[in-house]
Amino acid sequence: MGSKAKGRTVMEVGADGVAVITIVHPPVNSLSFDVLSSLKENFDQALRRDDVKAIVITGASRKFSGGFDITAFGGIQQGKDLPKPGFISVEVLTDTLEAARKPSVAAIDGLALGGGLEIAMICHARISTPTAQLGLPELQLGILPGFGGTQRLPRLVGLSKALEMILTSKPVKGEEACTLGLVDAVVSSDELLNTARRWALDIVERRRPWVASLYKTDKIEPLGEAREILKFARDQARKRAPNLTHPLVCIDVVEEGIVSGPRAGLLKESQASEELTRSDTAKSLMHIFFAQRGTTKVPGVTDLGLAPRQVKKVAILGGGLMGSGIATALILSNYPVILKEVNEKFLETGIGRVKANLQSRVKKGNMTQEKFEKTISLLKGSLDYESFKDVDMVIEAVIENVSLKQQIFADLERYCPPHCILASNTSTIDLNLIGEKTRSQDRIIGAHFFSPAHVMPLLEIVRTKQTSPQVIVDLLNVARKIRKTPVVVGNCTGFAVNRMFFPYTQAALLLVEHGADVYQIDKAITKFGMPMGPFRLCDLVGFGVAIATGSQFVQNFPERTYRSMLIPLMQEDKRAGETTRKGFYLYNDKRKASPDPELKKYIEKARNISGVTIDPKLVKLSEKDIIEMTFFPVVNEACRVLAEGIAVKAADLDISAAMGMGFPPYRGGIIFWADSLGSKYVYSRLEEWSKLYGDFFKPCAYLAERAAKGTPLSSPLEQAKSRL
Ligand SMILES: C[C@H](O)CC(=O)SCCNC(=O)CCNC(=O)[C@H](O)C(C)(C)COP(=O)(O)OP(=O)(O)OC[C@H]1O[C@@H](n2cnc3c(N)ncnc32)[C@H](O)[C@@H]1OP(=O)(O)O
Repeated sequence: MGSKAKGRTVMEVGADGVAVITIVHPPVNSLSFDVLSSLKENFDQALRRDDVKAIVITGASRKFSGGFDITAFGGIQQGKDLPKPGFISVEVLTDTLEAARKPSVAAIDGLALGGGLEIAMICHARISTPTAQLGLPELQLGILPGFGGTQRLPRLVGLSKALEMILTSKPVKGEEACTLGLVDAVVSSDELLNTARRWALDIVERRRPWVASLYKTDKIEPLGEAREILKFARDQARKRAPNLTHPLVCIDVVEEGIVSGPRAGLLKESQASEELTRSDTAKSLMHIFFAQRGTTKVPGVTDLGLAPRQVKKVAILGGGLMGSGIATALILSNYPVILKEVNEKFLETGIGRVKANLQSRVKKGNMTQEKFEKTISLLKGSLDYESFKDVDMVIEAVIENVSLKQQIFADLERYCPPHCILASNTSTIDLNLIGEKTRSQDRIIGAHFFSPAHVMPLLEIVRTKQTSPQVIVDLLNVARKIRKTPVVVGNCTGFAVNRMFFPYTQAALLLVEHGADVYQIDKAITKFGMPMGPFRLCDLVGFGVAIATGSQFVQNFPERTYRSMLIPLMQEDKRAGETTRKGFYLYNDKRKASPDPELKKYIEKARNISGVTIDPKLVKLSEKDIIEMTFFPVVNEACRVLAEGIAVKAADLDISAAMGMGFPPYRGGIIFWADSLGSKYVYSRLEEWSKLYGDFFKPCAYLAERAAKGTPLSSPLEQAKSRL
């Protein structure tokens, strides 16, 4: 291997005549072009050598392979590094490895994902450990399995299961893989290599079958049944992701193999793979993949060599919706938790909520009763601070009241050990204010969960100027253990996510007061890919919360607030969202929303108070305009967040938008999406609207400067500053 090579394979030939080829490319043994060419070289060598009877392929460090090297897609997308279509999949993998005159067996531990599993399926048998994970998650990246997976998986496990595995991107574990026919035997890690070696020799001696997966037919359903399965899969794919075409392309490729034979399928797969790799969807989803992994790299924090301290016990203050959700998330990851409330009744309700959260898993079949008992036993209730003596972390989740929080933090300083992390789940309040009455500023940190906290994947970690890097590293580690994606942000009103959310609702209110239709806005935004439109969302969170958080922004950013009385007017009339069965929509017993003609009355009243007149242009807005007028103010605010250094990098905001706001990941996140349209375009439209509709739309300096220079919004801040 040259010093610059990205990974390799190594081959060792044993006295038994088995050549063991090991993929070596830490950390996940991904298949770079270097690994693939080294694999071909080793394989050719093994075929040439007279002392080699059979071949075993495995991965170093107990991981088979995490799939094709995703970093290599960048080069492919730019037209570089492009092997000719079908070269790897047909010439190398099918015509050299699978068609070889010596049998090969895959020895799978840890991961066999994407291209990794595809190489395993090319082998003539597969042995795995029980904990190995086998899957084809390519669709998550906007592409399809491109090394023959669309053809071989259906032939090994049947069409129905193969489509399920590919379309959901969910891997299966060793035991299930064995039941399905994807692997031939399951053994422990220690026995893996020896079993695979023996199996390979058994194939040579015809004691075991020599199977080329590509030509297996016994698992494939008859054509009529297959067509039904394909139709069902298409319907499901359209329903699940109406904006995405790559799942449908993938189904077409699978169908080609069923209808015209596996070689025709392989060729169609190669063509489709090349096209999809260059699609905007693939670029966006691959950006999200790396952005998600990049959130834990925080300059000046995670590069100091600090090891996270062990958090053995956590206390939570407040058993409301947030507190109970956080407690659920923690006990689900085996953290012992103390839940503190102010009286017996509240405590009982809080514990009841945690139980209900777990029970819903039991009902859905995702948790056994035994696991339920074990998990809930980790939760203890408390009415005082006595049991806080040995906690390593406290998360305060009481109502958003500054003086109450100040009192709590002063108490915590007295009762908790001096190393204890003091976290607040506040969604808007300045942390400096919360810790004002303590001398523990270095261990005060924001742990902003999103509701429902045991379900939503994002954790916004808020640091003040005094928060110590050690405490941030500790909380990042807790986030990893409870399987949340953390984003570390600076301290300000609303932090990153709520600051970006704020103009989203405001823009929608402005449009409606100027004549746009509530339901048309929600429809356009949902079609764009948000889980729901801004008005349906207001109904869901409730007008009380919407007004309370809104007022924080009105106070802090008055120059760019659009003041609308629409929500307060409706609330006065006891329309406060879904809980009152009336908000922007009417709700029936099954919580199904329908439009309400009465809404007009409130809109007119609000319009009169604001003193605005209907603008005919806004009455007939196109979907594109609705989307841009709603999201460009969000982009503008995201730019401010970046310029102020609240977010470390643009990609963190892409993740915050995708995981905290529901911004469609296949658009790459808020800044990535804006950059795909161009900073000049975003700026010019905001500038135009600010002249017509006021400062709410006024582009910020960061955006103006990027537009003037024609640079992307995502380029690092230093570059922006140097241009100031
Ligand atoms: C032709 C083929 O059909 C096309 C393909 O094979 S496309 C690739 C298909 N494979 C995948 O989608 C798997 C992607 N990877 C994953 O899901 C997860 O990384 C994993 C389950 C393998 C490991 O998860 P985990 O242990 O939590 O580690 P994770 O932090 O995600 O990854 C560790 C590092 O490996 C990198 N990595 C993981 N998979 C990679 C891959 N396939 N290519 C390149 N880098 C990869 C990550 O970026 C990360 O890098 P960093 O440390 O610099 O941030």
